[in-house]
Amino acid sequence: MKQYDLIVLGGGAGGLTVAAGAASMGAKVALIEKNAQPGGDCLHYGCVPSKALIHAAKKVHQARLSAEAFDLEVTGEADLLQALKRVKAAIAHIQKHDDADRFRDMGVDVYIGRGSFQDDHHLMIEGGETIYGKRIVISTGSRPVIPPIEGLKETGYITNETIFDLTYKPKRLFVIGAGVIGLELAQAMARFGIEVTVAEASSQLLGKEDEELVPFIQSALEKELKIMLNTKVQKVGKKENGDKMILVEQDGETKEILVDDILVATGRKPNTDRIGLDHTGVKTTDSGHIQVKPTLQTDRSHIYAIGDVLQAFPFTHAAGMEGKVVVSNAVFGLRRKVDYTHVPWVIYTDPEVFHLGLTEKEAREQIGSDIQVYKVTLDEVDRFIADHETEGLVKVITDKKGKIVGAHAVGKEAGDWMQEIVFAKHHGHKIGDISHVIHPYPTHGAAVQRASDQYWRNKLFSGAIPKLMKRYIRWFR
Ligand SMILES: Cc1cc2nc3c(=O)[nH]c(=O)nc-3n(C[C@H](O)[C@H](O)[C@H](O)COP(=O)(O)OP(=O)(O)OC[C@H]3O[C@@H](n4cnc5c(N)ncnc54)[C@H](O)[C@@H]3O)c2cc1C
Ligand SMILES: NC(=O)c1ccc[n+]([C@@H]2O[C@H](COP(=O)([O-])OP(=O)(O)OC[C@H]3O[C@@H](n4cnc5c(N)ncnc54)[C@H](O)[C@@H]3O)[C@@H](O)[C@H]2O)c1
Repeated sequence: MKQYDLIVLGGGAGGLTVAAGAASMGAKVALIEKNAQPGGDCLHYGCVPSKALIHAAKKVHQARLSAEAFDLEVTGEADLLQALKRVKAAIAHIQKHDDADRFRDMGVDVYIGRGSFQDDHHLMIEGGETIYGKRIVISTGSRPVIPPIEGLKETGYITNETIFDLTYKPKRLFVIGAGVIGLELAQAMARFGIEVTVAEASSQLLGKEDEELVPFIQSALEKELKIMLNTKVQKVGKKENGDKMILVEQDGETKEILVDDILVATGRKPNTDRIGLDHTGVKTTDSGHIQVKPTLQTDRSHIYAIGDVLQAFPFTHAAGMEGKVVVSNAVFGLRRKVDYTHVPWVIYTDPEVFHLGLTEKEAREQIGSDIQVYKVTLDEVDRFIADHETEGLVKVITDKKGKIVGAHAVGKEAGDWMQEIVFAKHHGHKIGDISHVIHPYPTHGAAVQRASDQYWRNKLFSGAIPKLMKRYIRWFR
């Protein structure tokens, strides 16, 4: 039986970081991946295809908007299938980085097949072979939750795992769930001329975002698609002509909606139910997520877990960060702790939504009323005015000394120009420090600088400082 210093179960965003890192440090590593190629959700059904589709959709949308603005004519229907070909090309390109052979070249033994625990040191790979690991990392990711809606299974639906394989363009699409996946994909599909309706069970959109940002994104999306909040999908069925019928209840009223396809985007479920965890003593929560200590060790201290199997931050960059912590701990025996304080995320709708740290509400609950909030609307920033894209807001929340505790934005490409504040927060800079950094004129990032200028304006023009300055200037003359 083959013996390893480290076995990685699941070759996605998290698992590949661990396998590459551990092998480069000289550990004997095995990687078990159930799919024909590593890469995981992010590469095959998540970040990469969704962003490629979103980009193609944005081009189509901009072509129409530009035509309207400059008296040009755009005719014809945008070809969704052509865009899906571009999606596949992007996946194939990036696949080279995650290729099984590339990892073999790094010295990793790659096993293709579903893996499951036989006991807390042994994993069996589908087909028979069993291998031993001194330490093991679980990085099996997550899959879509399918809600128990009457008739849904029989009628048929798509998810993020099948939408990029569509072979026809639906005329009407019904999306269940207005979370990150639902909204990103709904807007992209709408931009190909598909009539999109999104149904959300809760009464508010994007509940994790700062409340003040939500109206901006909601009104932008509602120009392109229909959003039904507070809506319960009661039943799904099929009409004789092939139409899919959805019976929804909104504010006590029931109505029937006819569409060509249904996209289910109602959350994720960790892949921890079919990996033989019951043979290990590793504990999970009621939702199936693995419980870990800050060192990312499970109850069995030689078994670690990272990525979407945890209930922490289900993002590729978080899985990568956790993977690096595990390399330090599982390969070198360190006790590094995972720290999520500076982990941002971006929702790639148009405009984008950027999130870092505490929202204003959370800051008031956790720190108290002694916080400062600096806000800039994008119609105050020259570059956004020049672009005619002034919809949006930047909001920075600090403690009373100016230490950044949260930063949020909605605006064109906010995910890129807000990154500066992640650096500042990560390195303990105060908001005022950003004001001293020279920003080329006129960049979108000036929005962040304007927020930090407010800090100095407040400081200089309130309290005793203005009086002292007047006295000094009189004396100096
Ligand atoms: C539509 C969509 C868009 C997204 N967009 C973004 C984005 O823009 N930015 C972002 O940061 N995040 C995004 N995410 C989230 C991101 O994809 C995940 O957080 C990330 O992939 C988690 O990494 P992971 O390593 O935990 O799991 P994965 O990357 O999913 O990898 C898990 C791997 O384990 C394998 N596996 C499972 N069970 C077994 C088994 N028993 N044996 C062997 N192998 C197994 C799977 O085949 C898979 O390859 C998106 C997700 C979706 C669905
Ligand atoms: N840009 C990114 O980084 C990105 C993009 C996509 C996904 N992701 C990751 O994937 C995770 C999962 O995304 P998601 O959109 O599936 O989940 P989510 O939790 O963000 O949203 C699911 C939504 O569906 C609603 N819902 C649940 N059941 C419903 C029902 N029966 N009827 C109507 N609405 C219902 C929920 O109230 C919620 O608003 C995200 O949390 C994120 O971490 C990240």
